[in-house]
Amino acid sequence: MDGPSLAPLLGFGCRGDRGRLTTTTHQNALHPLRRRANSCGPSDQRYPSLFTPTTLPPPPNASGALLLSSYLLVNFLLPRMRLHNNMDSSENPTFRSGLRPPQIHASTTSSYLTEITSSEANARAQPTGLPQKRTHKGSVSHPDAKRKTLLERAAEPHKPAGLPRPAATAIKGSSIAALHAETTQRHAFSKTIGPGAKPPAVTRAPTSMGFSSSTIARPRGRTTARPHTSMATREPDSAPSSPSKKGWDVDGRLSEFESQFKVMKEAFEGTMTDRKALEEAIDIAKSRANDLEQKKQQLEDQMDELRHQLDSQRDEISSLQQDKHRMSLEMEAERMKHKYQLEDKERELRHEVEKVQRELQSRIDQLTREHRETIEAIERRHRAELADEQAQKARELGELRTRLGAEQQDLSLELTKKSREVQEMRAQIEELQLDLDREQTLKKTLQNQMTEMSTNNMVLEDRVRSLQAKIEFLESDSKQQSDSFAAMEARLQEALRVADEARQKLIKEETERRVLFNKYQELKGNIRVMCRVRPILDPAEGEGAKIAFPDHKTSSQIDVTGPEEKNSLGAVTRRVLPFEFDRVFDPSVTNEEVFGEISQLVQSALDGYNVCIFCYGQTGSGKTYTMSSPDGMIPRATHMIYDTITKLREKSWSYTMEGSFVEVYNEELHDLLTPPGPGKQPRLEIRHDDQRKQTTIVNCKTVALDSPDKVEQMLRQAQNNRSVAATKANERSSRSHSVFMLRITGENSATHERCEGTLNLVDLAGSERLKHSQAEGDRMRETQNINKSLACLGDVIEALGRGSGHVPYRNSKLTHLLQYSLGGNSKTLMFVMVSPLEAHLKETITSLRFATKVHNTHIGTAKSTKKLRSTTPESNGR
Ligand SMILES: Nc1ncnc2c1ncn2[C@@H]1O[C@H](COP(=O)(O)OP(=O)(O)OP(=O)(O)O)[C@@H](O)[C@H]1O
Repeated sequence: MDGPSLAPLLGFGCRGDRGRLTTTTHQNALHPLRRRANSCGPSDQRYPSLFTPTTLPPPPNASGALLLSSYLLVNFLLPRMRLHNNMDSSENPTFRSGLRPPQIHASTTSSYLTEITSSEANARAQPTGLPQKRTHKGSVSHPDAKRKTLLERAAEPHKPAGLPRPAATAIKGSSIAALHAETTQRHAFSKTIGPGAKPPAVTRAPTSMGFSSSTIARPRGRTTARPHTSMATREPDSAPSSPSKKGWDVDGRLSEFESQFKVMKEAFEGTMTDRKALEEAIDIAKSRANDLEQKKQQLEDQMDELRHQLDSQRDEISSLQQDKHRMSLEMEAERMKHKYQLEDKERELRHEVEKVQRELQSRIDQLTREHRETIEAIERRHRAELADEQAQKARELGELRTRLGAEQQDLSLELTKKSREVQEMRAQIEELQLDLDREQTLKKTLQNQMTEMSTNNMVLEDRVRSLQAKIEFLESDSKQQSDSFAAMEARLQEALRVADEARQKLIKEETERRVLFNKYQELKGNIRVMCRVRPILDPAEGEGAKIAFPDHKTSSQIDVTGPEEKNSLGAVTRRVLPFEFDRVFDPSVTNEEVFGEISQLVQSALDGYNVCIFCYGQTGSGKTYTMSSPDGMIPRATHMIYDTITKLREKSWSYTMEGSFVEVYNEELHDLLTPPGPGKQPRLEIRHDDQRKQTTIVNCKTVALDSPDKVEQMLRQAQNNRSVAATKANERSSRSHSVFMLRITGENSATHERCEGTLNLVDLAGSERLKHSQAEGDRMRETQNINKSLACLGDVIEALGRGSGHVPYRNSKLTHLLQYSLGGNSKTLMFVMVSPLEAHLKETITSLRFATKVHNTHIGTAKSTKKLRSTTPESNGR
């Protein structure tokens, strides 16, 4: 037997399957024997088992010989020696040799086996962390319960070597598997080699062989020197066939046996030494096995604990899952309950909301009714108050007018009388002068005659006396005449003084009239809005809108029936929208009547105020007709100005007028009095004079208007230039704002008063909204600019009405240009032009709303730019 047979017991092998070595890290520390065992080469596979049968062919090396020798010594020689020494040979074949077989305690074996088991278990065991393998029946398998560890199996009593080993021990490979065959072969060995028939060593513990074989495994170096036994030389089949021949040479064989015994003894001693070493190794292995056992126990405890924890956690998980399931069921039930409750609540709330809505609606209706009634009552009251006030004002105005008229009449009568008197006196003076001249001529003639007569003194002495008497007479008559002339002169001077006083009074009264007139204008409001509805020119234009003029007395209201509306009940209704302005002109009103209403504003311009009259409304509503038609506001205003200027000359006022005509197109200023030439037109720039509150346009042509013809000429020129600038004149007029600016400067030679006023007559572009016009491209840009400038105009008026510190004049060219005609120092009149057509109803309502907004604006008190020179008539010595 060699080392390889022990190696498996120690937990490591040196068989061909080296991969199964498990304790390679400390195997060399265990024992030299183990090192030897480990160092054995593949050739050792020839000795596959601890129980290699002796009947096998003898080993080719010394170890095999030693094994054979010890076997012989144990089984044959020692029993005989015991016999020889009258020793009782036991029936037990195990102790037949007299040597105590090495005791391999169950614990020792088990410790080795434990190591094996551990190593195998390491290879096979499932990690504790993994779920336990379940049987096909679903129950958790408990390997401890079903399978015994090698340690346990090792601790069991040894089975007879001849019995077949369980399949699990086949891990030892051929060494254990060959055990059965070994037994049979050993019979054959004892029969062939033993001295006689010996009982087969069936019951002999195989471990004794294993340990004894380790001694054989030691390299003694003597194996080669060992004498050949008879066994080595014996022919294989000679022993059974010729026992008598060997039996005769007893001495030889004895000596041979003795020598062999010696050798065996030495071998035995060596074996004993090895045994001690092995025992030590076993002790170490035992302690290690104990340690490992403890560790295993600990691990098992831990595993039990972990398993217990796992079980408890599993239980917990399952209970939690049950809880979860239960809770989810409860939640579902709760959710459903809530859902139903929510639905109930929703239903309730909906009912409640509907109820509240109904209540609110009825309350709103009631309030609306009440409100409407209140508004109507207030309106009625206000209207009555307004009518009273208007009547009172009209009365006052009438009185004022009457008084003024009477005064003016008195004054003019007196003036006429005085003038007549003056003229009479002048005529008398002229007559007297003529008389005086005649008399003087006569006197001269007489004096000449006297001279002639004195020359003829001598001759005509008698005649001289008579002539002297005559002269005396004539001289007394001349004195009388001179007295009469002086009296007449005094009377003339008196008449002139009275006339002058009357003129002074008249001038003073003219100034007072202006003040009173301005006050009257202020009472009317500095921004006035008038509405004009043009007539339907042709039935082909379309259906007329429902427009009514209910207030015949004051002509200040217009009722427009709005578009169709559907109320909440689905009924189609049309609301009547009332609008109120300073004056409303129905379609029958002519330009002359319209001008009658605005002539006072023109007068204000003459009195030194800035006046702005502009027409607002959609395209085709009659703006141009009202402003620039031959009998429109511009020609009428200029004619009126000329007439007034002429009249005012009597009152020492002399006026100059100059006009310019510009167009604001796409936020750019164009001069309508300069024909558009081929080159680049000079850029027009707006300049404001803050002191004089006047606006001038740099590079803009200004025409001196010294006759009515000039105005008409200017209007024609502007119209022509506008036509040239646009492809279609009407289109251009619709898309641009035209501004006629008339600057009036007056000076009173008597009072040295000076006034500067401006009359701006503006024809605004069409106010239709972009969304309605559906314009595109250039047209869209034009419409955007128009809308922007109109919106800016509205903003400016609103800011002025609010009394805001900042008025956004500069937001558009138009408002920038009209800055001093819209602000505090101005009187503004807006005509909102209305188309009578149903098709234009929406735009009409929009325009009227815008105009209402302007109408509700109050612009600050206007101030005349009247200036007084430092020299007054009194200081002039008059
Ligand atoms: N009160 C009126 N009486 C008679 N005809 C009128 C009256 N108002 C306007 N018209 C006529 O209606 C037509 C359109 O008027 P007008 O050209 O003045 O409108 P508009 O508002 O100036 O249009 P646009 O913005 O295009 O210049 C013209 O033929 C004009 O003669």
